[in-house]
Amino acid sequence: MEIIEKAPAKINLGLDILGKRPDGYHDLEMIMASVDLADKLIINELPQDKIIVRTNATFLPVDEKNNVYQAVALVKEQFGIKQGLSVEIKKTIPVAAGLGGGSSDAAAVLRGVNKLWRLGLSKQELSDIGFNVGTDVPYCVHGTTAFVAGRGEIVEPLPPMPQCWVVIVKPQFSVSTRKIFADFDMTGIEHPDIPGLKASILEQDYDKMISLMGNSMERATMQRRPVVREIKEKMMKYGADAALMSGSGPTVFGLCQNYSRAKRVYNAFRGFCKEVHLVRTINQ
Ligand SMILES: C[C@@](CO)(OP(=O)(O)O)[C@H](O)COP(=O)(O)OP(=O)(O)OC[C@H]1O[C@@H](n2ccc(N)nc2=O)[C@H](O)[C@@H]1O
Ligand SMILES: Nc1ncnc2c1ncn2[C@@H]1O[C@H](COP(=O)(O)OP(=O)(O)O)[C@@H](O)[C@H]1O
Repeated sequence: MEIIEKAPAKINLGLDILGKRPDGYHDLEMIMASVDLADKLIINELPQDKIIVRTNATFLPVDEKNNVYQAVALVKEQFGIKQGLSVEIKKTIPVAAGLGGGSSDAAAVLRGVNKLWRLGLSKQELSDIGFNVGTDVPYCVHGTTAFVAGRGEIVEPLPPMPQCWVVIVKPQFSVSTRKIFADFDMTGIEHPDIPGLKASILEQDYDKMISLMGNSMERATMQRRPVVREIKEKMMKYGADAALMSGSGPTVFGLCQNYSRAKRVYNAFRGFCKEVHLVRTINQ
């Protein structure tokens, strides 16, 4: 049986860093939402006991370093599964971009093997397995819009964020989340109002939502890469309702309720940056 799973990208409408923990990780509070920019996973069972990962993104690892490989290996080990698996990842989400592509791929393969091997695992059980692969996997297992806390293991689903167009611009370079966190200076950082942002989504109040969007990591990435600020400013100049860096960056997303404005922002970046997308939010 062949299983096809979609793995959507996420954006961080809000990201607050509460502090560094004794284990070296940071306690976070985030509001995350999925957008209709997705990788596609084609999953097939293999008779031999091995995991084969293939992808059109030839620069990505396809061994134990791939998030999909890791997720499958964990399930096989935990449930003593002897069948193998082949997974083809058709990559569309920009890599190391702050869009959670690797985590979403891992969540998608977990959903896939749950069906294929009839494991009957709940979302919580899939999240618990996925958390060993990456911080954002539990969120990606739940998808849509959610409040996420702790290191990423606490996921509280929210109603879908108010629908809008999303312009996604990824500059040519990538940033390492690990490096940004390693040098992170907590002094004087901006703390977005995450409870307020959460309330705006519960109330479906778009104007309130965009006024409260914020990302504690933005300043650190902008200091290293000023072009991130330039993209954000240009998005606003071309008519985005709001613009923010996603995750640890360097991708910037702009929100627009009006399609012609979104198209104007999109056109302003096409040709200027290589990876530019105009997509919708996911509302289910
Ligand atoms: C911070 C976010 C926000 O969405 O950044 P993006 O990756 O999306 O940019 C994510 O939670 C990242 O998720 P992910 O990229 O899966 O992180 P992981 O592989 O688990 O961790 C990468 C590194 O970031 C640091 N890290 C990550 C999460 C966390 N709560 N505290 C940390 O200090 C750790 O040094 C870790 O080694
Ligand atoms: N399936 C995958 N898709 C993308 N990146 C992957 C995958 N598996 C492992 N990686 C590694 O994870 C790193 C972070 O990738 P990604 O998840 O795209 O970052 P981000 O969460 O910042 O958007 C990359 O440098 C890449 O080498």
